[in-house]
Amino acid sequence: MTKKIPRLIITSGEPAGIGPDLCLMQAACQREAQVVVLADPHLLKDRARQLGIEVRLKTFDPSLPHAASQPNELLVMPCKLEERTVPGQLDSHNAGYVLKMLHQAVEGCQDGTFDAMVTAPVHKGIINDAGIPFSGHTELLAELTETPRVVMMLATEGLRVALVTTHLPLRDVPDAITGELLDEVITILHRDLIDKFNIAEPKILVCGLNPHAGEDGHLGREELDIINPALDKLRARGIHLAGPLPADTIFNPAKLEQADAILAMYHDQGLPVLKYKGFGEAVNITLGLPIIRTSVDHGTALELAGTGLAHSGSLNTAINYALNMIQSGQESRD
Ligand SMILES: NC(=O)c1ccc[n+]([C@@H]2O[C@H](COP(=O)([O-])OP(=O)(O)OC[C@H]3O[C@@H](n4cnc5c(N)ncnc54)[C@H](O)[C@@H]3O)[C@@H](O)[C@H]2O)c1
Ligand SMILES: N[C@H](C(=O)O)[C@H](O)COP(=O)(O)O
Repeated sequence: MTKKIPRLIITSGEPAGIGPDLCLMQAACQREAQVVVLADPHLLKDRARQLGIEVRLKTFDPSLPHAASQPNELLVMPCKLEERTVPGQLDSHNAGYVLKMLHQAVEGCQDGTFDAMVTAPVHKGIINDAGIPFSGHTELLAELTETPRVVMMLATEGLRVALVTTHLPLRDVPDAITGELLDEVITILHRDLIDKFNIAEPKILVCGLNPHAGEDGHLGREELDIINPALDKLRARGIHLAGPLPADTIFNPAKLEQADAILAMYHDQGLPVLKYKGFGEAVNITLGLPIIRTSVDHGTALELAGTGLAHSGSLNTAINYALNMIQSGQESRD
């Protein structure tokens, strides 16, 4: 049987940021995949002119068979902006547009139009300024797909970092870390490392929350009271876990050699290390979702929008990961 060409939807993200620029750069990439960009075509035309990119924009027709994207052509699924955009200038009137694209991409993945969604960056602040509570794609996609728990994991060459808590004020982190949460997060991480990354027996290193993993209770008790008991229960189910280990030394090369993933307790415990190692080439993956979603490792970089200075390395990685995950899914179904 001939294999179906995978079809991806890229949401172009915050219109004043670099998302539209990065999407336009995809027209120059040749892949055995059909890449569709969700955006306002007028925004793409304006941005292409500003960047001096020669590209034919073609309206995506979902009824046509999957076919690899053509050179210098971009398939566009149109979504109308509320207000015309100036690169670098946020406008809260366009917050609804940014969210509409995410809703449409999720629907397209759920109804089988697309095999995966890849997201360009959004600006969390301007969406909140528009009066819409929003903490990130990860949380919104969980809500839209009615998934009670998902896990944010970023990956680069030689390092995967997953998070127990995501976009939470630091003050709220310790109270959020419960045995139940650890159980759910580690179960998803373990399962997806097997299913989506073909790792037969994943080994996960878990960070402590406190300095020196609490120093036997002298620098905080979360390790003794919450993390250790949760890890023991998971070990009893056969999951390979080490920790809780001091977060300041867990990222040593010798430790990383023993690990398929590091689990950090909060956003800025794990992501600075990952981004130091691979910023611009790394990927953000939402584990535990019923659809495939990958994303860039960077934000909207407003100051670079329309300048031609934005790099598309992370978007390329996000697309490649999504394609690999589609393939893993197909192989496990065959
Ligand atoms: N995936 C996402 O949607 C996502 C991810 C991270 C941050 N954000 C949001 O983006 C906004 C801005 O965040 P920030 O300023 O902390 O981070 P940022 O990633 O936008 O910028 C950090 C630095 O990296 C540079 N940079 C970022 N992407 C680049 C690229 N592709 N090529 C070259 N240089 C690049 C920027 O110019 C800046 O110097 C915030 O609202 C944040 O919440 C969104
Ligand atoms: N935590 C991510 C990062 O620092 O790269 C970023 O904020 C994007 O998260 P979402 O994919 O949930 O929007």
